[in-house]
Amino acid sequence: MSMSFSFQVEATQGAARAGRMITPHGEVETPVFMPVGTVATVKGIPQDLLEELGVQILLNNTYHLYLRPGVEQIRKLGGTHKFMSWDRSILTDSGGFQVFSLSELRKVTEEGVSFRSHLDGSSHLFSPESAMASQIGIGADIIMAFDECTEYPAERTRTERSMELTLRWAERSKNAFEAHKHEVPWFAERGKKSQALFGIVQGGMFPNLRKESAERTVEIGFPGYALGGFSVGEPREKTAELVANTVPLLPENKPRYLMGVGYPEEIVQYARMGIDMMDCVLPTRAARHGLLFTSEGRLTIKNQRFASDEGPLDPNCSCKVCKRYSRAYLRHLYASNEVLAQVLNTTHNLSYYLDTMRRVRQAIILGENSVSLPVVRSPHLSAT
Ligand SMILES: Nc1nc2cc3nc(NCCc4ccc(CCO)cc4)[nH]c3cc2c(=O)[nH]1
Repeated sequence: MSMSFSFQVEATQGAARAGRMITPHGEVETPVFMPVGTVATVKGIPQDLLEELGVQILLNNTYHLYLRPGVEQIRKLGGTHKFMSWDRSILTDSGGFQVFSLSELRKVTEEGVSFRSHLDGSSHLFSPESAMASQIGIGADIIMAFDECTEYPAERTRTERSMELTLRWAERSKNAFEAHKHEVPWFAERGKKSQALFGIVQGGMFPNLRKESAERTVEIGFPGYALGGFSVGEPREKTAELVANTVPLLPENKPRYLMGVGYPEEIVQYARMGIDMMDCVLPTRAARHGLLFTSEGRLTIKNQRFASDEGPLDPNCSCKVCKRYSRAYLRHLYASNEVLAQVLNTTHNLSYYLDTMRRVRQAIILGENSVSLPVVRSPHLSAT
């Protein structure tokens, strides 16, 4: 079987790295921000526009696709790339986190997590084995081990038990993946290449549990490592401190993926700490609620002060929204609850995030120290 997945570091600056992942569906330049396309769509913008924005990898969610349209349906249609007509890279999360953030009546046992669908109340069980079977059937290029995202706050004993469960599930995930990885729908047509399974580090807010989880996850051995259990309501300073201490424990020749992060200033901060991949619903969800990120900070477009503002959303942005429409028009669309508001706002926010990451990558390669960005201290006050 030829090389399924590779990662090279191309330049470093301090802890930061500029790199390149190669998956069965193409190359991904890192550091990378991955738009969330939960049910095989990045809400509000079509695939050709995502390509125009330069998206090289996006997320799908196993939890959602398992419930609708179902893994079997997607597998029969050749996998999620064919299904959503996306010929670049895709990553799927393994479902455990979504069960806890979306479904009712969850019960965790050694076997896995039983839950009821948030769509129709039907009962289901997710286990490491079923999560691998689902992610193989869906067919993303990078898939995640089935883990337990330890809730916040959690006592040390609870966090340790949760970490141990995740480590046992990581072993089971890897064993199930190795046994079935050739069953991915596009195995033959992509040169007998298979998916890459990433491990997930837990350990909550305890530095020594984070260290133990990182070391034991690396001992199991994966082509890439995610930091889970963050962006779960903990103080952002706590996240930064624990990420800074955990990253050096991960192999420098493999990608590091910080799940569920974050604000524009955060993705710059974490890229500087040596994180290579990030994802968050923030830019797309915030767009749908009229919260827009610009080079001058964030703004809520429905604010009265934009009613007759003929200027662009962001004078320093080269996206097609900022090149064509006025703030007055964008405010009008949002106030009128027009569907075009969702499309234009999402296009801009994603463009801003992707452009920010491109600038960080350039700064690492060119050796510049500055990536000029708004360092917004108290986001809630500045949302005008
Ligand atoms: N498998 C796995 N997946 C995860 C996904 C996560 N996503 C997050 N945080 C996202 C939090 C988040 C949710 C919504 C918004 C929009 C504004 O409200 C922003 C951030 N933390 C996460 C932790 C894990 C984890 O341990 N394991």
